[in-house]
Amino acid sequence: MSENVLEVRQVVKKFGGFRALDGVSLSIRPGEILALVGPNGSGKTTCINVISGLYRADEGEVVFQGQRINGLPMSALARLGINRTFQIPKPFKALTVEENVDVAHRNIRAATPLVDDPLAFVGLDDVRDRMASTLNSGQQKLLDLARALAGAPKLLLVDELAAGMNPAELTELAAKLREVASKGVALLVVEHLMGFVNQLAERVIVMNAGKEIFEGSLAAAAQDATVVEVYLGG
Ligand SMILES: Nc1ncnc2c1ncn2[C@@H]1O[C@H](COP(=O)(O)OP(=O)(O)OP(=O)(O)O)[C@@H](O)[C@H]1O
Repeated sequence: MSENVLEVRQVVKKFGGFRALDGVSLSIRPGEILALVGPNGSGKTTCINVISGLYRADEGEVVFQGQRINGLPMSALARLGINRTFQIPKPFKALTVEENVDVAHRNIRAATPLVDDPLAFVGLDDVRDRMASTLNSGQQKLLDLARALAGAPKLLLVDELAAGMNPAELTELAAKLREVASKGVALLVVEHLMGFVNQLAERVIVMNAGKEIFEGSLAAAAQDATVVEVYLGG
């Protein structure tokens, strides 16, 4: 059996006649942080949406811990151990911050906690009794992360968490995500901020127009002629 926690094999996702994902393959090992980068519209979020069960792949396979998971709903995937954050978080605004995390936790009763207190872990201890509607956008992203961690994922999909955070907050966040990975969780991180990616991932996949155009270190990506052309030409 493969040691990869996730294998995406030749996945195609179409919207009408448009191939948002055009034969994407990737794999992640337990404890690894893989970053998915690329210009706007290259298919990064669609990739997370397919893996997390929000969209169904038109072709190809998604295999999690050796099991084909194509077509399973997000709730079933969350129970198996796949949790995600959203580019635009949508907390339950009429609930408190703590209640938002409790809801996430209740949905996965059997899970052994990954962290004792997800809110304290992400730095939202002080606002746990506030209504979620009062959080600023950065805090809403951290709440989204806390909710995902409350599900005790084995695979955590992180969609543009860093936008709007200052450099000190980013360094702290990168350390937290590395700590999550050190517990054996595989992380797939979609991110535009290269300084943040640099603090996180040993391996990056660069996407363009629904295809992978590079896989390797971020430093090597920055030296790759095709990658440079896609970024500068786009
Ligand atoms: N639900 C949808 N219906 C139609 N087209 C979609 C849908 N979701 C995504 N697309 C299209 O698929 C392509 C890839 O979008 P996607 O959001 O995956 O890109 P991305 O790399 O995450 O971009 P960004 O960095 O701007 O978030 C885009 O052209 C987008 O317009």
